[in-house]
Amino acid sequence: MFKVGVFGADGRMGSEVVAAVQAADDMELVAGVDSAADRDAVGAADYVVDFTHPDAVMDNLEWLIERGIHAVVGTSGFDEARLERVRELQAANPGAKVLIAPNFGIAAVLMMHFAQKAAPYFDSTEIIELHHPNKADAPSGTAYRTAEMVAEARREAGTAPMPDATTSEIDGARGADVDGVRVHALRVAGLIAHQEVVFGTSGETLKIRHDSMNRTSFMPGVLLGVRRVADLPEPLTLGLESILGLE
Ligand SMILES: NC(=O)C1=CN([C@@H]2O[C@H](COP(=O)(O)OP(=O)(O)OC[C@H]3O[C@@H](n4cnc5c(N)ncnc54)[C@H](OP(=O)(O)O)[C@@H]3O)[C@@H](O)[C@H]2O)C=CC1
Ligand SMILES: O=C(O)C1=N[C@H](C(=O)O)C[C@H](O)C1
Repeated sequence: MFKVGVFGADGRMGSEVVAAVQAADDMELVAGVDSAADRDAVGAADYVVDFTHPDAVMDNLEWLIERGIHAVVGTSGFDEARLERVRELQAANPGAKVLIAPNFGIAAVLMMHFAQKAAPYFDSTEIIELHHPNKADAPSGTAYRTAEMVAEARREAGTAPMPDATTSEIDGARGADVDGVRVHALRVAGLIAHQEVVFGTSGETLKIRHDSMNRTSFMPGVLLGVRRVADLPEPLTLGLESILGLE
């Protein structure tokens, strides 16, 4: 039995995780907590799933790593500096494996993978992410990671810089620059989580679009993460790609 705790249990994602863990034959819910003050309630868990807030997740991870509890993290806000800090914490307290996935939707992971594969073949790549207006951060963790993957693929292929003759703009009109890739964040009532990666070259464009219709769609990826995290080869794994055999 996988003994699982949930951080952020009353939230939009955490409440789905609680229901998914309770419905899984091979899992037992130890506790769901919604505040750092209540973390001791998951002390008997071997695994904790974190869907909290970018401002809370690093402290949560430190707490879990110190206790040797494997962490499956969906919370956004991870840049290289944060990932490095997690590696340092794990080096000081070996035992707990950490899986941080910017997106647990299997189709979203494929969208990111296909974007990485397509990137070297196009002059231009821009990312449009669209989310519900209650989202705390912008751009989304998915868009941030996709931009990094696109930029890495372009660098490896020696692709020329993207054409852009803009010399005059209203602040923000060209979106955020993430590793040289423009990312545009829309917050629109009625939406859940969506992303379009737009590629262009001479006379041709390609758009790769992913849509999350509900939050249950993330749960197969989350449960897969719990089942696999302890056996991952590295202390820290970023994304579901290696688990899905996409690398
Ligand atoms: N990787 C993925 O596939 C996905 C990732 N996400 C990410 O997950 C995160 C959460 O999203 P969402 O569920 O919509 O957000 P919500 O605001 O709905 O939920 C977050 C919950 O975490 C609670 N919380 C805050 N701090 C702590 C803490 N230290 N310990 C335990 N609980 C805490 C909050 O309580 P309170 O409100 O009282 O502060 C809240 O109930 C975001 O970063 C989002 O981007 C979302 C969807 C998919
Ligand atoms: O806050 C959300 O809703 C989502 N957050 C994640 C992100 O920041 O990429 C994943 C998905 O986009 C939904």
